[in-house]
Amino acid sequence: MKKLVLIGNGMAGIRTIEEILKLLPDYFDITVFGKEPYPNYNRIQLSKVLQGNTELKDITLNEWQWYEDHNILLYPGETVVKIDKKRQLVYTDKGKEAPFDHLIIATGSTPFILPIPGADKEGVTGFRDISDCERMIKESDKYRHATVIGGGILGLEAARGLLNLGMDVDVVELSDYLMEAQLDRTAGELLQEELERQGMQFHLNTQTVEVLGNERVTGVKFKNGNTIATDLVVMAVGIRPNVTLAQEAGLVVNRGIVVNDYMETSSANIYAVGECVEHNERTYGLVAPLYEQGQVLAKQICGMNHQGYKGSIVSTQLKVSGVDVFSAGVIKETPETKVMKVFDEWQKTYKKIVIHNGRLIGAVLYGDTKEGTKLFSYIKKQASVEDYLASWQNTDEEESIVATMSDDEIICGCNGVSKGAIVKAIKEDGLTSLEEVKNSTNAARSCGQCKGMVTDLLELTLGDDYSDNSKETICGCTDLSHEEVVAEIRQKGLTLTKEVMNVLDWKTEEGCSKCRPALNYYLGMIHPVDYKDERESRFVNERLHANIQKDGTYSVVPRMYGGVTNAKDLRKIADVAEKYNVGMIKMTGGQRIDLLGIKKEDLPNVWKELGMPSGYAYGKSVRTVKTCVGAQFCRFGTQDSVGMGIQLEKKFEGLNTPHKVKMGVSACPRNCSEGSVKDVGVVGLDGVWEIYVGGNGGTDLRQADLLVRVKTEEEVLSYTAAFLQYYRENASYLERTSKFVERVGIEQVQKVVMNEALRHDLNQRMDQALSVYKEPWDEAIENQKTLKDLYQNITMK
Ligand SMILES: Cc1cc2nc3c(=O)[nH]c(=O)nc-3n(C[C@H](O)[C@H](O)[C@H](O)COP(=O)(O)OP(=O)(O)OC[C@H]3O[C@@H](n4cnc5c(N)ncnc54)[C@H](O)[C@@H]3O)c2cc1C
Ligand SMILES: NC(=O)c1ccc[n+]([C@@H]2O[C@H](COP(=O)([O-])OP(=O)(O)OC[C@H]3O[C@@H](n4cnc5c(N)ncnc54)[C@H](O)[C@@H]3O)[C@@H](O)[C@H]2O)c1
Ligand code: SF4
Ligand code: FES
Repeated sequence: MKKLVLIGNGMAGIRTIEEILKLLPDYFDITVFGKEPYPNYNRIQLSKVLQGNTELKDITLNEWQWYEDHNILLYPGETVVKIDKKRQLVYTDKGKEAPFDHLIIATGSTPFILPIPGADKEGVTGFRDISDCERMIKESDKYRHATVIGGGILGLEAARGLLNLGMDVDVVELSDYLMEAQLDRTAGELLQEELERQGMQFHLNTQTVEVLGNERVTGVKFKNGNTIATDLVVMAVGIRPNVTLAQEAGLVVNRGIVVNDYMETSSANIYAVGECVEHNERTYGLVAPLYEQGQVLAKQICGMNHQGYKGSIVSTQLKVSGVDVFSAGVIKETPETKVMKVFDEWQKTYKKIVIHNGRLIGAVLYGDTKEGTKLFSYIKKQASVEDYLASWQNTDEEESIVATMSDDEIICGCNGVSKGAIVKAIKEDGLTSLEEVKNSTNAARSCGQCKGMVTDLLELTLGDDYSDNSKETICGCTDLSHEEVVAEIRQKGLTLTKEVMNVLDWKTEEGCSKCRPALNYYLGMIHPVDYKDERESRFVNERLHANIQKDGTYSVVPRMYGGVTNAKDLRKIADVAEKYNVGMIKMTGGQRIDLLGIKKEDLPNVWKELGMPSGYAYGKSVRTVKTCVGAQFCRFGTQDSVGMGIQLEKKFEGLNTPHKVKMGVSACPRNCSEGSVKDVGVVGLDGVWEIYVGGNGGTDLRQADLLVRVKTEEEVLSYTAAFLQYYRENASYLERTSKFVERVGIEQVQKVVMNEALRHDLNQRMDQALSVYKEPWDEAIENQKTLKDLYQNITMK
């Protein structure tokens, strides 16, 4: 068997081995040396790992077992230190010698560390591998302030991750706008505006000249003499191909290891692939071109016919939630180019297509990147403007973009998988799920941005046979899901539960205890002002405005905004408790006082004598806002958490929501009001508020996701309103925010609420919903019919 040795157990090297195994499964005796002590993992997803919610196991591309199954001898955590090209041997740092017939060098790149004084101090790091992520995650526990040097794609993904880890983040960029290599000024400025809103601080046109501190970094100094204090410095100023080994072995090396179209280096039987390579004077830093190289190299080593590697046109997308940016091909304008531009300043969407000699050569998209994949295909084949424009004719707005694509258009940019290849695999191999398409075609196996399109293709190809297994009908009375019912109500303008049941062919005449409350909620949400709540459709607790207890009595929880009370209210509570023989007075988890054991017929009089609003402890609505004592009394407090909590509770009091909503506001990261397990958790830091959403401390324990960092109390109210309204409009009835955020993804939620126009509209609809609020206890007391029907015809004292 021929001995094949791979140096570098990373993305390009292992993809090449996978391609070789497809062509000649048992032909080579394969040995892999990897400096990192892990199996091959998806480096692209490190940006997610840095955010703290993804682990190595989630991003592993080839499990240990894969190496065993393919008889690959893997040496993890072992570095090759020397290549002897004459004797065809490699040597490792652990004293091993391995002979080869074919050698592949796939050593990737290393982050460029600026050669400035202090760059070797503790607390200065690159962002390249798992250990970098682990270091940053650990440091974020201890330190508050990070500075990222480099406002390119890596720097911004690092900055977003560090924000998510709760750090304050400054980004220093040499150029005068962000992602200068991939964007033009307009897109760069839109991006900056959005990221500032997310909490990043930018220093553009700024050169760092020194890292300050003794052993550990304490600050950075700029060329203009300014300094900023910082605890952590992340260098993201580009990468350098890892060429030392090749250089020392006497191979021809420029910026990268020089290869020809066959991926051959200057020495026979030694090949190179990936970021360490220079081909036609170009190096690459994205996986798509590296995988193209890997395919060519596999064919070359297996002795198959091929066209050779001709270089790649690349596209990039920033993986920062709440931001959609796409760039492909040539984006700089010159006297020879023409551009098509559409800039919607209100929606903050921007599209620029660069044209040369009537052909598409590049594009930038901001705000709406749905067209990215299609544009990239057109740019790759340098399609004419006429062809591009024609592709839009006969396109139904509602139709998925994949339907309009031709078979040779690329769906998965990272892995170079075309629409035709995916459709063929679905049809010929009987694939029915995203997972199966991933395994069979490699599509969606890297950055994951094409998942939506692959799913659309499955749907398009399989038609009625496609089931995403996620359709759950409201109940047995209908075959429609929650989502479909809401869409039908909106589309057909339905206004009453009876009407919904008739028009949508309900199988039962009266509906059931599952669908009636759901329809009542949806109709109220869609027509907040005109809809008359159907009390009889509500659950018993909501009908009676009190929680029924085990023994048939009720509990009464009066509203105490922010958990704050006073002597007068406490006195009233004590009087009522004595007068009505309250069985137990208990503090609730939400910092309220619960009067337990009240008879149904006493409820209206208890409410009247309390003279306090309902605490909604029974409702599918905003319940309590728990607060910590905050800056006024606590020595750690940085913000007025009590005031903020009271404002939130007053604003959203009585709001109907798909399920109960609990909130918490704390004035420092110690988070005494436990915002990390609340539906909405607000944490005050110095000059900043962080808003977390989707937490749950109950049966479905879930840690809340950071939605956004903002500066003012008004912004906290506005972003919270936007989130809650988005939840109200898009969650299924009885779906808690934890499930909702999990289902739609925090990135999607961020995308919506961070869009200024959408946030504005959501706030308007929220205001409308809140405008019809009536205090339910007062309403019940004043309504003789309610008193008669629900509270056993009592007389008010
Ligand atoms: C945070 C982050 C996000 C990214 N996001 C994207 C993205 O969204 N889209 C995209 O296309 N690309 C992205 N990239 C770039 C992409 O990950 C790289 O282009 C790709 O991983 C390069 O593959 P490679 O095999 O050439 O190098 P690597 O994946 O770096 O693999 C090289 C391996 O060789 C090992 N090695 C080096 N020297 C030796 C030696 N002497 N002996 C043994 N082993 C050695 C290294 O330790 C490493 O494990 C991202 C990169 C990072 C860091
Ligand atoms: N989503 C993605 O596709 C993705 C994500 C992360 C990383 N990557 C890849 O990782 C590699 C590294 O990314 P990167 O962003 O470091 O490289 P880059 O070269 O794209 O960007 C480096 C940035 O640093 C700036 N810079 C350079 N010197 C500076 C200095 N002294 N001070 C301040 N700023 C300075 C540059 O102007 C540029 O904006 C790239 O190949 C990139 O394609 C891709
Ligand atoms: S969260 Fe912080 S500010 Fe609030 S009470 Fe706890 S320690 Fe004090
Ligand atoms: S486009 Fe990145 S995985 Fe498909």
